[in-house]
Amino acid sequence: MFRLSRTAIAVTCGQGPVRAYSHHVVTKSVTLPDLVEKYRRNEKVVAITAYDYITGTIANKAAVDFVLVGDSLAMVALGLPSTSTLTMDEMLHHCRAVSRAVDGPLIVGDLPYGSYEPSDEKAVESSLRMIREGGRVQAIKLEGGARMYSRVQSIVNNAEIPVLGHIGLTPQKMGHVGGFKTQGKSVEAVEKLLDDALALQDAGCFGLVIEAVPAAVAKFITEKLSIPTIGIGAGKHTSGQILVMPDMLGFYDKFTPKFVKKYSNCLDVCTDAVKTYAEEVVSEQFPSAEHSFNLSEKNMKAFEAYVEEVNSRAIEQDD
Ligand SMILES: Nc1nc(=O)c2c([nH]1)NC[C@@H]1CN(c3ccc(C(=O)N[C@@H](CCC(=O)O)C(=O)O)cc3)CN21
Ligand SMILES: CC(C)C(=O)C(=O)O
Ligand SMILES: [Mg+2]
Repeated sequence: MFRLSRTAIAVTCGQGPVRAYSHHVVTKSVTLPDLVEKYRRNEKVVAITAYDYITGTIANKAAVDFVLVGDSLAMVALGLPSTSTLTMDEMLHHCRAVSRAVDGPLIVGDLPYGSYEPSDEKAVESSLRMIREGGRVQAIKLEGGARMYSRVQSIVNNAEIPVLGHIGLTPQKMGHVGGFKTQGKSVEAVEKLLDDALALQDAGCFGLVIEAVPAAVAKFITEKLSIPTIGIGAGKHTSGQILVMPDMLGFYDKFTPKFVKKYSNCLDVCTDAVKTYAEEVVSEQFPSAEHSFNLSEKNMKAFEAYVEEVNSRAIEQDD
């Protein structure tokens, strides 16, 4: 049986292309009800992260269902060692950049570490900022299980902003307490994951990200829920998948989690392109006439006459 809280549906239906910037030609925007409908039809939900105008453009052209402006941007876009120092202002800056490129997929904004943990009020305030100052962001994501119950309830019911949960490996809490480890390996850990998942669903989450848990465990949890699960390192039985774009494009070279499939080798491809450019500048192959501006025949004649005049004047002065 499928169940989505009445508030979540009301929130969802009120949003949509109206938030798009006026200079965008809004074609067909994905709405939350569209995602829910996909889930009900048993079709996989496709998501990917984006961090700026270029990655946003890629996600938009590929027509994924939703784009997450992930706080992983701290690492893959800013080169920081973890996600835990990313600020709300930085997050909003990136959300606006992605928003300028994305007019199809739904955009979800990741609440950064520290912007929702202290209190329900803080969580509501941060979520509202995401909607007000984050461009076309229409939903937020936060990390944590059952202990986030009242945070999710407040955001969904008081601010009427859809919330995507995130359980399993939660990088904000793990980056600074001993690394990124696979979760849900013992029966006790699975029990806790299921508790967390059910609590988040009950609190009103429209979906859950499940990160770095064994495939069988993610399948089990997905079957116990009536909201879609979006897996990353959680096997193929979740309702959908998400990956960090620079990882799957082969752009990020610091580390590659086991669950990442590299669909391209962009770092090498792009480095080769820049190297070739450098060589062509040195050898004067670039820029050729094709990439230069040329004077018309008439203007060229006048220009040549002018140059001659200037040069002859210079000679007179030398005498
Ligand atoms: N580039 C990038 N991709 C990500 O998916 C990502 C980030 N950054 N930053 C934030 C978090 C951190 N994530 C990570 C990072 C590393 C592993 C990893 O290397 N895991 C080990 C298994 C560790 C264990 O269970 O002992 C692996 O072999 O994949 C997993 C998730 C996912 N998120
Ligand atoms: C990996 C996804 C789920 C995420 O939280 C991020 O990119 O920050
Ligand atoms: Mg994140």
